[in-house]
Amino acid sequence: MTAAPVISARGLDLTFETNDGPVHALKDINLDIERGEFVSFIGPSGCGKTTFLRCIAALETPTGGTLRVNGMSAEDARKERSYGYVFQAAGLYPWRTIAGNVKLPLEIMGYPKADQAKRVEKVLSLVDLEGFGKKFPWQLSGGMQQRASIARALAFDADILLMDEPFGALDEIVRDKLNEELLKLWERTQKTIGFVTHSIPEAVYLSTKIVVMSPRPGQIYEVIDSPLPRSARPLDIRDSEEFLQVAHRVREGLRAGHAYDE
Ligand SMILES: Nc1ncnc2c1ncn2[C@@H]1O[C@H](COP(=O)(O)OP(=O)(O)OP(=O)(O)O)[C@@H](O)[C@H]1O
Repeated sequence: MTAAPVISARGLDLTFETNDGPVHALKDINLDIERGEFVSFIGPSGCGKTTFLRCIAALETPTGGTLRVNGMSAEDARKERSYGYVFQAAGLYPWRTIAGNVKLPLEIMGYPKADQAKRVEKVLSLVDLEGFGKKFPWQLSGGMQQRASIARALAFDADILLMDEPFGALDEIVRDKLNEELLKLWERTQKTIGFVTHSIPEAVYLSTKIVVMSPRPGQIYEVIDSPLPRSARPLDIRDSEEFLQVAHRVREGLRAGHAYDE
């Protein structure tokens, strides 16, 4: 028996009503994400990547189709705290310490105090920030701040991690390091990850599945299953023939998807 997908979208549609008229952001999205997959969404600006992630998180309400998250509606999945969400900007409160920021969702959810401290310690160590709990965000580099925001999303042990261009604002060397660390963290925690990016190498390096989207209205152009090994992906795998072939396929998909609306 095969397990039900963690995320399942069928004929998903979303039209925003704006003062300038309707904006058709998502059109007929059909996608299954299985447990433990690392799925990247890539596509030109405005193709609906963030909107789709926000639908999964029940931060937007689709205007058509169905969406199941952990076997329930996105709204119920949110109530069950099925996912952690990492935004492009780390969004840490400057007046709270790193531990205080990571602890915030646990405080809101009413975890017992002793449990809060234990969880904070565990997730800070998962993102290699042990010893930094007492620091304030401004005392950390951009990359470290983003790691703290990942720790915050992991604090309550949701099995889905939604990440919206978490490393987009970082320089390439820091980004490489965080990509490597994220893969290790994914392996250790077995989370299901949905990851939005503009970077082809990042999508190919990280993912088991790459969803190539096309704009106006946002739809899935192609879903590419990565032939790269699931574990043991050193950064230099990016020089391998296999990697370059997948990257080429993604680039071609982006190009062809773009041609859709010309
Ligand atoms: N709340 C909203 N109200 C009206 N239109 C919106 C809203 N949110 C998004 N849109 C529109 O929906 C479309 C998809 O936006 P979305 O942010 O999902 O794209 P994206 O692929 O994530 O873009 P980017 O790569 O630039 O972040 C865009 O045309 C955007 O302007």
